[in-house]
Amino acid sequence: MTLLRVRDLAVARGGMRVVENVSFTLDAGTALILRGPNGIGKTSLLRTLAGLQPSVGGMMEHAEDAVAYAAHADGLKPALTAAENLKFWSSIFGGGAVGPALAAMDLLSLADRPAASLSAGQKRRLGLARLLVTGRSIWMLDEPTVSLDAHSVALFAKVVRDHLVAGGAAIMATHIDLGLSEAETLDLEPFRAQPGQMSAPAGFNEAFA
Ligand SMILES: Nc1ncnc2c1ncn2[C@@H]1O[C@H](COP(=O)(O)OP(=O)(O)OP(=O)(O)O)[C@@H](O)[C@H]1O
Repeated sequence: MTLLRVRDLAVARGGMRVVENVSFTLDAGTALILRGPNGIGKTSLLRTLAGLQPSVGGMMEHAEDAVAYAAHADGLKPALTAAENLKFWSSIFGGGAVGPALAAMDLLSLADRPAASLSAGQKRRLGLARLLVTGRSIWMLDEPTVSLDAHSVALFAKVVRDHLVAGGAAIMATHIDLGLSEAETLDLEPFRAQPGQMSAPAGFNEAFA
């Protein structure tokens, strides 16, 4: 079953086209890794796919409320504990279990610690554990392993693999090898937009995206 269909998509940032003519499908049980040099447009493509900014050409289709997006920022509430952060996200997204999410990212011993007191890698693990309480089928991940040590990268790869086995899908920008041999790769270099192409909507304000 196809969860995400993208055809001839054009993406802009700061009023300039960055990539165009991007086409792919993402089926249940599959992962796609976005590659390309710094600045090619991986983040901009993910933001567009996640609905945080409008596309400037082409089309994309997925079921309503199917997407969970994890950006560079962990998006944690610093005064809440790790468990409370997940409870909060679970209540927003519809009730995924908190205990298994903590366990999956090796956070049980940190469950009652305020997020503010966690290390960068621990915060990252908590940010990624949020995915597990969303119940969303398509995970869109921007550099998910930043700050993670090798053990945590392996934990996260298992979380992604379990999500795929359960019928989910993932699209992620990453410069490191997650060891997901089943993942396909999409190199954005061939889709680099011709330089200097302004894009509409010119007035789109990223401050609210
Ligand atoms: N807020 C912004 N305003 C204007 N231009 C931006 C903004 N953010 C990014 N850009 C530009 O848009 C282009 C695409 O950036 P993007 O962050 O999508 O690339 P990337 O492939 O994710 O890069 P990296 O691998 O460095 O994370 C770059 O040329 C970048 O300089």
